[in-house]
Amino acid sequence: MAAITRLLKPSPLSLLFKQSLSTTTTAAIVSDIESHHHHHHLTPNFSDPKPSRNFQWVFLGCPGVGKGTYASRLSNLLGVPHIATGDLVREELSSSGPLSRQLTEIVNQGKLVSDEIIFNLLSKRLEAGESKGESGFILDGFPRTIRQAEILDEVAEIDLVVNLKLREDVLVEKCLGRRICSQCGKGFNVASINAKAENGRPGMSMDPLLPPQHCASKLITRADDTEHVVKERLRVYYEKSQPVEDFYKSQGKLMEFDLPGGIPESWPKLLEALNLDDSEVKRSAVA
Ligand SMILES: Nc1ncnc2c1ncn2[C@@H]1O[C@H](COP(=O)(O)OP(=O)(O)O)[C@@H](O)[C@H]1O
Repeated sequence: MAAITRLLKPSPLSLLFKQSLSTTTTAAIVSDIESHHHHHHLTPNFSDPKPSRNFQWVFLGCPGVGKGTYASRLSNLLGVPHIATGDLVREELSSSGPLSRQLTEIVNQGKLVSDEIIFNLLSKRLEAGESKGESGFILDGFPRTIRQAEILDEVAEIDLVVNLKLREDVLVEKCLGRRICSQCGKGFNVASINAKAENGRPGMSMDPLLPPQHCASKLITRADDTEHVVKERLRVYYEKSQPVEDFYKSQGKLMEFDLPGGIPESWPKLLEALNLDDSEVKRSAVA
């Protein structure tokens, strides 16, 4: 199965990304390649005996909504890589590369990094994955501007876009409670959320997502998870990224998902909304 997928694979995405930034003709070529090789399915179809490629999904949502958490769980379940451009940016700024200082300043102000830098980081990541035989993806934190969405559209067919939603007061609290293990990179949350029902909105509570003991002493807080910067990131999201939701809505690919609470309530509901369940996915992996 993996071998077939590889044989059918058009030019590596990483290359196409690079080309698409400098040419305008790529779109036609790629859509031609894709119409020959790609099935189109909005929701996964596990009874398809010969899916030609792996899932290509996008996760949208405000900072703090939980994109990383749910995208990473789904990536484990579906066996496709979870690629978060925020992680790529943080790796770059913690390195001693030439970009590092410039990036730190932008990120710590809650602004967006330039599309060129993001495409560079993303094609490097895809290239590394391709050389390890990875295929498909769940993108998290990308595309974040209409231009990014348009370029992604030229190089890959996106099957499904999941838009996660949560009330804004909860988003800010969640960002402030966010912690990362400096060793393994996993995300946790120390906030205990108990938002009251008001103005017709239901109340909402979320338990903290605490780290295992071996991570507990290595937790760090992102420099951009302060109240001031989170509010700026939300403002930037509404201005630059919300239009991306409409972009995909008009393509009929957007699935809106209102998170009903924390992981224990939300995860099963999300799987249900996606027509997935654990046992089905496992069966298809064996087949
Ligand atoms: N696709 C992107 N385009 C531009 N900047 C990005 C992109 N992805 C990440 N960044 C930069 O990295 C920072 C952190 O991203 P991320 O971890 O996705 O944050 P969030 O928690 O706000 O979703 C962003 O504030 C932005 O500066």
